[in-house]
Order: sequence, then C-alpha cells, then structure tokens
Amino acid sequence: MFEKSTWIRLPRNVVVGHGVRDEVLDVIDDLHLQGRPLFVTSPTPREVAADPIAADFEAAGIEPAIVTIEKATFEAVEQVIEVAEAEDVSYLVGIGGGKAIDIAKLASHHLEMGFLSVPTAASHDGIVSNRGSVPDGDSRHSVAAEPPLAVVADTGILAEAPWELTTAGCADIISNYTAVMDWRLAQRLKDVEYSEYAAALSEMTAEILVDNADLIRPGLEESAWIVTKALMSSGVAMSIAGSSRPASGAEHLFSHQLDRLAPEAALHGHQVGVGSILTAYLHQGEDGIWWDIRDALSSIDAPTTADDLGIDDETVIEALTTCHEIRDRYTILGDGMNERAARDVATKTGVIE
Ligand SMILES: NC(=O)C1=CN([C@@H]2O[C@H](COP(=O)(O)OP(=O)(O)OC[C@H]3O[C@@H](n4cnc5c(N)ncnc54)[C@H](OP(=O)(O)O)[C@@H]3O)[C@@H](O)[C@H]2O)C=CC1
Ligand SMILES: O=C(CO)COP(=O)(O)O
Ligand SMILES: [Zn+2]
Repeated sequence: MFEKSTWIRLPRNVVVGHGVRDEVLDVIDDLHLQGRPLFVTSPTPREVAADPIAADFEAAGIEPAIVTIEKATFEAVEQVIEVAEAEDVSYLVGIGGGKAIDIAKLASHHLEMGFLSVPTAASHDGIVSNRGSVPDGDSRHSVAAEPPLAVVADTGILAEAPWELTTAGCADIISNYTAVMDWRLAQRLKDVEYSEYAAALSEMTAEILVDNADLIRPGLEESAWIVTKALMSSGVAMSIAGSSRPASGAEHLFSHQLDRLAPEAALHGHQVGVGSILTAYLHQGEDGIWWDIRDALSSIDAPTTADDLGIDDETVIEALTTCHEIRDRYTILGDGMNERAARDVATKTGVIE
C-alpha cells in the first residue's frame, strides 16, 4: 500500500522589487487579513522600514503595535507573545534581518497567527523558509515553524543596506553546495529522508548565483534582486524538504558553534561561507570544488579566512573539532575531527595561517 504523504508549506504572495515597501497594505488586503498587526523589528530596520510602513497603516486608519528587539533570544520571543496578547493583535509582520524575522516567525507559530516577512537585508535564507532559529540552551540551529503568509522584499531598501549584509546572503547560498553534499552522504550512510527536488533546487540556486557573481556589486539594485531571489529559492528548497538539510550541513554546524564560542563576531552567512570552504575540502580533497567556493566568496568580497571573520585561529579549530556534537545531523564530520586533522584542513585551505 502507498503510505507516503507530505505538506509543503509556502508563502501565498511573494512581492519583490523597487519601492514595494509601499505595497504592504495591498498585500494585507489581498490576504484578507483583518484587525491590528504587531510589527516585530530591531533598531536599524525600525528606522529604515518599520516606521515608514507604520505611517502607511496609520494613514489607512490601522494603528500597528510595535516591538523592537535587540537580540535573537527566547526572552524576545516571549516578549513578542506577551505584547501580541496584551494588544489584541491579529497578525504579525517581521521587519528586519534574520533576527527580527525569526522571532516573528517563532512567535506567530506559538500564537497560531499568520505573519508577513519584510526583509531589510539580503543576508540569510530564512526570509521565506518554514524554519526559525533562536539559541536555546546549548542548541543554536533552526526548528520547524510557520512559513510567512507573504514576503515583501523592497530591493531599494536591500540595496541600500550595508554591502556586507548582501555578501553574507550570497555566502549563505554558496554554502548550499556543501549542505547538499552532506545531505547525500547522510542519505547513503544513514538512510536519512532525502528529496531530490529540494537538493536539485538548492544546488541550482547556488549555481545561478555563482554564474551571476559578476553582476553582484555594491550599490547596484540589480544585485539585491539577484541575491534576494536566490535566498527565496533556497528557502523554498527548505520548505519542500521539510527540513533545513538542503541549505545546512557541516558548514552550518561550524557557524553555529562559532556563534557560541565567539558571539556576534561575524555574520551568519560569512561564517557558513568559510565553513563551506573547509567542508568542501573534507568531501573532495585538494582538487575539489573548495577552490571554486573560495574564489566565488572572494569575488564578492565575502570572508575566506579566520582573520577576515575577525575570529582567532584557535577558536576556528575548537569550533571545527566540537561542532559535530551540537546537533543530531550526520555530515562529513562524522563523529568528529581530531585537532591535527582540523589544523591540517584549515591550513591547507588558507583559513588559518
Ligand atoms: N530561519 C532560517 O531558516 C534561517 C535563519 N537564519 C538566522 O538569521 C540570523 C542571521 O540573519 P542576519 O540578517 O545576518 O542577522 P541580524 O538580523 O542580526 O542582522 C544583522 C545586522 O544587520 C542590521 N540591519 C538589518 N537591516 C539593515 C539595513 N537595512 N540597514 C542597516 N543595517 C541593517 C541589523 O541591525 P540591528 O542590530 O539594528 O538589528 C544587524 O545589526 C541568524 O540568527 C541565523 O541563524 C539564517 C538562515 C536561515
Ligand atoms: O541557516 C540556515 C540555512 O541557511 C538554517 O539552518 P539551521 O537549521 O542549521 O539553522
Ligand atoms: Zn544559513
């Protein structure tokens, strides 16, 4: 008997382009959302997007509640839930980088309310995904959550954000190469659930981005367009898979461990990019695609070394030798690297001196 079944949960509206910040109200109408929204944002995104969008709502006779969070913590998620209940809101709008969007996503999941994703930085592929990531005790990886009902990505805002945020988004996409290698390995060795469609979409997304690397330049709105579409495609791959596997392998374990050992030293995307150089070498050795990954990162000004990340060599080695412990996700790291092997790969790839 055929017993397979799956739910693929995706946004209903994805609106991308110049000036679409002004279309948030139209999207709300299109989704037939009623009542008062709660905007979840962080300090800079509040200035560049949340306050102007709130003014549009006020002009239309709707007064949004607003919470500004500083850090991605469970306390922040609880604060958002409390405000949502106290202010009697009907839906949430996450406006900002990964931090604000993830918190809105997790709070809306708990509240069983819809939410909209309004990114102000093309810095990560959680814009569209059905995953939320907030540190919880020793864990730092994403968990299943609601996908947004809609995404409104204004390329004017995204192009004006600091360039390093865009290069972080590119690196998060480039890391899909090694994430998919890890996924296939885990499927072969551990029979983990695997989707060829999600894997192919994830790899194709990375390929298109690398093929267009010449067009990705600071100040060009076209760059924000290319990177944002890639981030969305990668988020869709995660939704098809029902897990972050197509976009998160050992390079993400490495980054999550760096978040714990060197909090806020570097952006998520930049850390996973450097992790991807290391794990591509582990998969394929000296002549493999680690060179291409390093060249692609370097061509868009993304970090390729510990020094570029602002993290010392010893912390990189510690992260590499311990990160297999932080999640039950089989990768090329297996049951862990010893220190000599970690130093060897980090030196051969030029990540440490
Ligand atoms: N759910 C998922 O599937 C995924 C989740 N993630 C998560 O996303 C997070 C990474 O996202 P990231 O965006 O890098 O982190 P943040 O949300 O912390 O944003 C990084 C920085 O960019 C600033 N910023 C955002 N927009 C603008 C703008 N328009 N102009 C100027 N500054 C701006 C923020 O300002 P301020 O400090 O004022 O907020 C912050 O300092 C991680 O927690 C990661 O785990 C990553 C990938 C997938
Ligand atoms: O960052 C992500 C994909 O780019 C999400 O992956 P994690 O599940 O490892 O948090
Ligand atoms: Zn990521």
